[in-house]
Amino acid sequence: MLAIGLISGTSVDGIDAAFVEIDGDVNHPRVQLLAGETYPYPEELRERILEICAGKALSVEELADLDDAIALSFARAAMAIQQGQPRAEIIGSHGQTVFHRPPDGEKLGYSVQLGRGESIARITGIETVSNFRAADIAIGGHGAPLVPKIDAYLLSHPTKTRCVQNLGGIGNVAYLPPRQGEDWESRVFGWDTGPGNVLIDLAVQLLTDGERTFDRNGEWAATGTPCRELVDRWLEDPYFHLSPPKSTGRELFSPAYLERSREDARGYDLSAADWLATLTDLTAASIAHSYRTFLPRLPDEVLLCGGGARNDYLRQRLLSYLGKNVKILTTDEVGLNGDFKEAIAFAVLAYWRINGFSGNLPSVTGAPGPVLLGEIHAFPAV
Ligand SMILES: Nc1ncnc2c1ncn2[C@@H]1O[C@H](COP(=O)(O)OP(=O)(O)OP(=O)(O)O)[C@@H](O)[C@H]1O
Ligand SMILES: CC(=O)N[C@H]1[C@@H]2OC[C@@H](O2)[C@@H](O)[C@@H]1O[C@H](C)C(=O)O
Repeated sequence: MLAIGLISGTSVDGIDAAFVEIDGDVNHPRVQLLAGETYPYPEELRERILEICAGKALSVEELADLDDAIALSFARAAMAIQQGQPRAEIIGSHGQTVFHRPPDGEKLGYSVQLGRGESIARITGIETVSNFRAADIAIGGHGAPLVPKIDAYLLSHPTKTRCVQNLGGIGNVAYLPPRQGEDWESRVFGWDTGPGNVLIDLAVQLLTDGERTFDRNGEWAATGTPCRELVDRWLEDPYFHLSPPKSTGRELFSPAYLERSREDARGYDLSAADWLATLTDLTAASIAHSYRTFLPRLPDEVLLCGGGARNDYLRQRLLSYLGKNVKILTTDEVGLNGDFKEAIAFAVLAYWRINGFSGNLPSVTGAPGPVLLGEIHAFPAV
């Protein structure tokens, strides 16, 4: 089956579109990436999204307009990636997360992804599956992270234990024990590890007055020295000590969070590069701390993906925290494109949805059981 997967992640840098061929059994999907492209948002739209992620209030009418503008951008991305390819049968669209609240005791979680699927289906004329997080949340799960199940089916190894570490805006991990035995799936774990690039990106923007949006290859941070005392202090944040299942977002790792970290840094008289190195070190330290605290054992291999996999300084810090016995690779090095893995995942989730195969992993999201993920929309094109 030919499918398109679409997502804009928490970095809000644009829509990742993957055009894929999926075949094989639902239990053993084989996926080939035929085309992958990132379509940046128009700058004005990106700014509106970032403002509401940071808590700006807006009227219901403004919300509707924003939802439609995002859906139009997603539909355009689908049509652009479709160019020159045979027609896709299905689109799996994650949309744009603008709010995520994990469940709290009896209170269900709430997660808002804009870019309504019905609109994408109507504009493209291609059956579209969207709103993937809602069903897991409705039965008590976090609705996130969802990609660890796809990681498990595409990247687990017969004898090695692997962690797939996404370094997007937010970081998340999938722990994959060797694929052996009937109960294998229930031994897969995953959670949001905390900040990926979000604090680094916000700091770079602040330091350069918006001229730069990220620390290319970690070059700036590499000229500084991380302040271990501060990292240890920041690691006291309750999120890092919460046992999985757990999920987070820009609501916690926000501009206000960065501002507090800047205040802390002033107390240590850090230079801009030292502060950036310290924020990068926090990402690495929080990941390693969560592996040591919550995993049954350290993995043999960590497979990095997401934009932060290109941050050499971050990778070097992670290596130093995990030690020489853990090999650090990228998912590309084992055959899966790490820039488009999330887009690929939503194509696979759509494929699973229409084939009646559950998309959530209860051991990751905390839901009480498996459930079909996503709503299906099909209309003739406009
Ligand atoms: N060459 C590079 N060097 C350092 N960092 C990079 C590089 N390229 C991309 N990045 C970082 O990766 C980020 C984008 O990563 P990605 O597209 O994986 O995030 P996302 O999918 O939006 O987030 P999430 O996975 O949390 O939803 C950029 O904001 C930037 O910080
Ligand atoms: C609510 C939401 O959009 N969460 C994102 C975010 O970005 C990374 C991490 O936090 C993960 O939980 C999730 O995305 C991926 C696609 C997931 O569900 O696996």
